[in-house]
Amino acid sequence: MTALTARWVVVDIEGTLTPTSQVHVVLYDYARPRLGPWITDHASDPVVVDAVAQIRSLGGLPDSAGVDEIVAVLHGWMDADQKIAPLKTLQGLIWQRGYAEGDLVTELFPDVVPALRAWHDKGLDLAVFSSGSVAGQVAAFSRTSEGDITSLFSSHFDTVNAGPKREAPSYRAIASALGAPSAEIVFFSDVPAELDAAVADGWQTVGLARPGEPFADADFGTHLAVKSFAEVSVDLP
Ligand SMILES: CSCCC(=O)C(=O)COP(=O)(O)O
Ligand SMILES: [Mg+2]
Repeated sequence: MTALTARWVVVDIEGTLTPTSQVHVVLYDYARPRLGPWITDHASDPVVVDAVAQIRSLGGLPDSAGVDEIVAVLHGWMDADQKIAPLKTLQGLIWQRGYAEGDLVTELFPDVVPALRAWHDKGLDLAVFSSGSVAGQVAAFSRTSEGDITSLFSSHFDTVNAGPKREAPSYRAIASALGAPSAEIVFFSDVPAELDAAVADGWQTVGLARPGEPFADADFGTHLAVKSFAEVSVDLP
């Protein structure tokens, strides 16, 4: 057991709290056939209008491009696991409805909720930083294998309100939003490049090398690397 001291815990989702397959198979497969109908049915929603404009621009599509061409770009991004903001926005809206209607349940690794509850009960502040949109994050935590865990988190960050996960300024923005000295935040992620960006802003870091996950055998360099949350304790200073 490694003992850390911090006031804030920030967690990634995919590969850290949930199996990667939960996102790449369950959630992506749910979103894929619903993207086109969602764009058509919400054509006057300003959020969708803005997302579609961004997709046309980033996907190199002409203004005349129809829903089928837009969906083809989105499917290409999903196939390549490119976590591009307007895709994450539309996915988040679709997942939000899927969770509300009872179609989706988030599977969490078994060590996750006991650790999050212990840290929360000790008075630490918990936050999420994921490529998944804030709307999608909140929906995903509202129906999990361990019930509704939304009350554990006081803040949510994504690539829209914080910035890209592999860039240090995003971690600066989160620290500012939390009102936290960087050294008092510990970030848990399975992706070494995300941990590198957090360290560049002075955060503490823990790498999740979960067996069977894509980053199980990754080189975590100087970051503390563990196989589960059960290997780490976090206490207030
Ligand atoms: C409903 S939240 C789904 C998470 C997601 O869409 C995603 O891409 C996960 O990325 P992360 O940055 O958490 O690895
Ligand atoms: Mg991850």
